[in-house]
Amino acid sequence: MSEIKNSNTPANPQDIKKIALLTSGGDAPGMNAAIRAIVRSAIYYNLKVVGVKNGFSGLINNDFIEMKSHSVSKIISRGGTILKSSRCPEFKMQQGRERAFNNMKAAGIDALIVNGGDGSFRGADLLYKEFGIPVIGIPCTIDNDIYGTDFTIGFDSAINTVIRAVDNIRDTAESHNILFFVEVMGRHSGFIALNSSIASGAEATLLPEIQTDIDQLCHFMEMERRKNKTSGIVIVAEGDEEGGAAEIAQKVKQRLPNYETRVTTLGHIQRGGSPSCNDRVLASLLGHAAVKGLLEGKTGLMAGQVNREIVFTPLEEAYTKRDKIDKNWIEISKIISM
Ligand SMILES: Nc1ncnc2c1ncn2[C@@H]1O[C@H](COP(=O)(O)OP(=O)(O)OP(=O)(O)O)[C@@H](O)[C@H]1O
Ligand SMILES: O=P(O)(O)OC[C@H]1O[C@](O)(CO)[C@@H](O)[C@@H]1O
Ligand SMILES: [Mg+2]
Repeated sequence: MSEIKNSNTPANPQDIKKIALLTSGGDAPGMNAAIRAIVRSAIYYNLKVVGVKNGFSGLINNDFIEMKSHSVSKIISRGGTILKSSRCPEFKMQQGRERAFNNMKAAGIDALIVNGGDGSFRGADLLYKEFGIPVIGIPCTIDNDIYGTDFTIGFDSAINTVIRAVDNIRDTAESHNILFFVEVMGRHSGFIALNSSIASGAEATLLPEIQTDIDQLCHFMEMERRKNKTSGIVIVAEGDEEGGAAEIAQKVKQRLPNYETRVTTLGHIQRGGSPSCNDRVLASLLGHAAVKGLLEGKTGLMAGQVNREIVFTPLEEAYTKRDKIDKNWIEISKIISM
C-alpha cells in the first residue's frame, strides 16, 4: 500500500479497540466491497467491528450488529449495501447527533467509518467536531462530486450502466429517426452526464454546472440534421436548471415541431447492479486505508485515491470544495460526435 499522506493526530489511537461502520445517502455499487474490506482489515488488526444498520438512523436508534469475517463473505460482487442506507433528517439536528454519540459510547464504540457522499460527510464531520470521536469517511456515491479523490466508489459502475442503456436507445433512435432526451442522475453534479455522454457519443450534454441555452441547442440540432443525421441523443443531468429531460424535450419540440422526440429517464437503475472491477478495487483499498488510518491516529479525514496514491483529505474540504468538471470536455465531446 502506498504511503498515507496528510495526517491529523487525535489523543490515543492505541485506545481504539472497537470500530463501527455505516453506509449513508444514496447507495452506490461498491459499498459492499468497502464493508468487506473494512471488516476484514479491522479483524486483521485485532479490532472488534460493529455494523450500523440504515446509515445515521441506526446510530440514533441503536441498530447495531456485530460483524465477523463470515458476515461479509460473498458480498464483493453485490450491488447495494448489506447494512442498508438511509437519508436521516434527525442527524442534521444536534440532539440527533448527541443521541447517536451516546449510543456509540454505551456500545463501547471508539471510532466510526462513514461510507457515503457529501451530505454523509457533513454529518460525519459534525459528529467528529462536536464529540471528538475519531471518524474517517470513504467516498461512496455515484455522483463523483467529492474533492480529494479522483473517483468516488460507484461512479464507474453507474456510468457503465448508463452507456449500456444509451447504446440500446441509440439503436432504436436510429431505426426510427428520433431525437432522444436521456435523463441521468446528478441533482447537483454533471459528472455522470458528461462522462457517459463522451463514452456513448451523444450529440449534446446538459449539465447543472453550465447554463443551458435552448435556442443554441436547437440551432445545433438543426446543423446536425443538415449533415443528414436523422437521429440524436441529448444527455440531460436531472439537475439541469432548464428542467429535467421531459421539460427540455418539450421546449425543443415547441421550437422544432418537425422533430420526432422521445424521453427516457434512466432513474435508479443507475445506482444498482454488480460493481465494476475498478469500483471493487477502489473500495477494497480505501476500506483498508480507513482502518489503518484510524489506527495511525487519523480522524476527521476522508480516505481517497489521487494519482493511484492513498491520500487523506479533511472531511470539510471533501464536501465543500467539491470536484469541478472540466468544461473543455464538453467542447471535445461535441467535436468528436459531429
Ligand atoms: N448538514 C448536515 N448535517 C448533518 N447531517 C447531514 C447534513 N447533510 C446531510 N447529512 C446526513 O447525511 C445523510 C446523507 O446525505 P445526502 O442525502 O446528502 O446523501 P449523500 O451522502 O450526499 O449521498 P448521495 O448524494 O450519493 O445520495 C442525510 O440524510 C443526513 O442524515
Ligand atoms: O431517490 P433518491 O434516493 O432521493 O436519490 C436521488 C439522488 O441520489 C443520487 O442518485 C445519488 O445517490 C443523486 O444523483 C440523485 O439526485
Ligand atoms: Mg451527495
